[in-house]
Amino acid sequence: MRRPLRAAIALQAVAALCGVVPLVAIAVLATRLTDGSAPTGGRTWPLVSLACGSGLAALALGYAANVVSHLADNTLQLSLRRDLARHIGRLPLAKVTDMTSGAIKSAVQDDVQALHMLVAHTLLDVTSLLTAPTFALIYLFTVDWRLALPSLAPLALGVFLFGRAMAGAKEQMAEYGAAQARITTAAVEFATGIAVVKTFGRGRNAYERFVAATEGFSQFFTRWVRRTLLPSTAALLVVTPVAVLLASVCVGAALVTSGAMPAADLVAFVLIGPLISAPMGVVGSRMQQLRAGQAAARRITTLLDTPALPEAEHPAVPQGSRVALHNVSFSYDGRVDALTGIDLDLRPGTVTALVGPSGSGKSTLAALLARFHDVTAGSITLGGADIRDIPLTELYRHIGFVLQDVRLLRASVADNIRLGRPDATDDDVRQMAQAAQIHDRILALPNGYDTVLNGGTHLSGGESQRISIARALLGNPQVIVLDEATAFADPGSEALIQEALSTLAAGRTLLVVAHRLATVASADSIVVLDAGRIVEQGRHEELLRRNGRYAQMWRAQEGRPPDRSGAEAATKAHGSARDGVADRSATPAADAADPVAETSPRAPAPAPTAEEPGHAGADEPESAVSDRKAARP
Ligand SMILES: Nc1ncnc2c1ncn2[C@@H]1O[C@H](COP(=O)(O)OP(=O)(O)OP(=O)(O)O)[C@@H](O)[C@H]1O
Repeated sequence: MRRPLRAAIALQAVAALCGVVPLVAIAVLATRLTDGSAPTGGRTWPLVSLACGSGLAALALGYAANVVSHLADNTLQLSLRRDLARHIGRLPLAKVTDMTSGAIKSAVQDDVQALHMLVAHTLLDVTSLLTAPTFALIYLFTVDWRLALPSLAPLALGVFLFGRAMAGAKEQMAEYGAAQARITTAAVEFATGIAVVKTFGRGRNAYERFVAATEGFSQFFTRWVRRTLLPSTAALLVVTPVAVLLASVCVGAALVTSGAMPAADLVAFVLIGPLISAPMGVVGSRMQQLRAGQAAARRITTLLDTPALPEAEHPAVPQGSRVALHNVSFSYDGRVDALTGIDLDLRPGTVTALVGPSGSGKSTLAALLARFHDVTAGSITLGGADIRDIPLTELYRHIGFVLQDVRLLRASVADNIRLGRPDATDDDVRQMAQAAQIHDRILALPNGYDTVLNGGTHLSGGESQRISIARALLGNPQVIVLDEATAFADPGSEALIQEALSTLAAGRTLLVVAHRLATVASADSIVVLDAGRIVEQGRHEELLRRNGRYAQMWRAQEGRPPDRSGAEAATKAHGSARDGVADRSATPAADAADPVAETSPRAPAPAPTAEEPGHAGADEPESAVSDRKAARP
């Protein structure tokens, strides 16, 4: 990377020199033609040839420098984007989800693009801007130093004025960035919160904040421009070719008329003099590009330096699908524990429900299984192996996630489902879409399975969730972490989701993050969390008999309208399967639910039909919480 860049810079420097040579040749020719001696072809044509040859060489070398710098830039962009993508892929998921998609896009696209400007263009421009004037100045000094010095005067004055204009630029630039950020924040607040602020009649309020931010920026910018306009304009004016020519001609005329200098020498100053100060005109924008390139490089380095999830030196292979948490503690900030001393055993083929008040640590516990974070103390094992020792691809082959806020990629429907198993055939994809109750909807899309999502075509929340279920089915993980689905607006869609979840849950180990108790009353184990600790654990009836925390929560939710959430369907699917063990021939799902058999046949379990007595019951006590959850990955 460095070697091609050095080569490009060297080529550009020679090209810049060659660009000045024709002017020098013309100046020498002018001297020869006017020095009184008889003009001969031998004294003329070699100079003309030199001018033409070096002019052509300047073009060719400049072109070659551009090709080399662009190739170097291409290699840099490719390797940077690869490194960034690989690194982002190895970051803890929580870190990635903390970063906005805008920040990732900015690093991978905008910052790499800013480096393109720097590597492919700015470095060559700066090389030309330094080389050509230096060569021109050296030549003019060889012609006549007494006129070369005044030719430098406009440049010196320009630098002085430019320095005045740039005084305090660092602080001003910081203020400029802060003012821009205020506008962005107000604009984002206005755009993203528009539904909420409008609902509460505060649309005007948010709009006013945006207007205030733009007005603040406008006032700051006007002050800044007023202060810098005069010196920066003067700096640009004094280095214009006309100003430089005037200086050279005035002093040159005096030297010529006084007989101190031959008139022919003036030609060199008239032709080459303006080159000395010309770079001043673009120095501001090139400095800006250099700064932007440096800032982009810093941001990229910071991202690449963000610690990735440690990879095991000796990768472990899980033996089975039993998940166990051993004395697990976790803290987000290193001070307060979000989870403390959690011991939990998820036996194959069982349903474990996590319940508890808001903030008790349910989602945090589920996130630890996905290695969104690593435990602070204790360990989590899958099939006897610490999940930190299991390569991530292997881990996600065993543990699947169905979360509320489904992210679909801008790719075809088939490819979105195929994320579950990249080598799946088209038939596999279709089968899983059928099992996830989304096949018919996909066929109704403009290009069926080839329809690109998130371009012109968008799916509803319920449809997206069924795609994610098809994806999970395709991956065929033995363990599923399910974040209880919130109610979907369309009851038809909700029924289909329940059916899809039933299929997904059958025979697998399930960890359900439940916000509604009624949805998980039939779970094999209900784990009650409070303030990050397990305070109770057992089956529904057992916990009710114990008359403790769970019974208290249950009573608080009794008498509410029946609930039909995804978690209910999933736990019921397990329930029906488990109950069907006595009559194993009754349903394929009954076979699948055998806790001893760890394999997971994909035959659909019967969808829940009627509400069980124990299930009738709960409304969403934490609707605000559900809203927040929906915003999470
Ligand atoms: N990203 C985070 N950074 C810092 N603290 C967090 C973060 N996420 C959660 N917490 C804190 O960790 C604790 C457990 O939160 P968690 O979301 O796991 O609870 P929960 O039981 O899932 O709550 P809810 O039912 O409201 O979703 C809370 O005190 C919460 O404030």
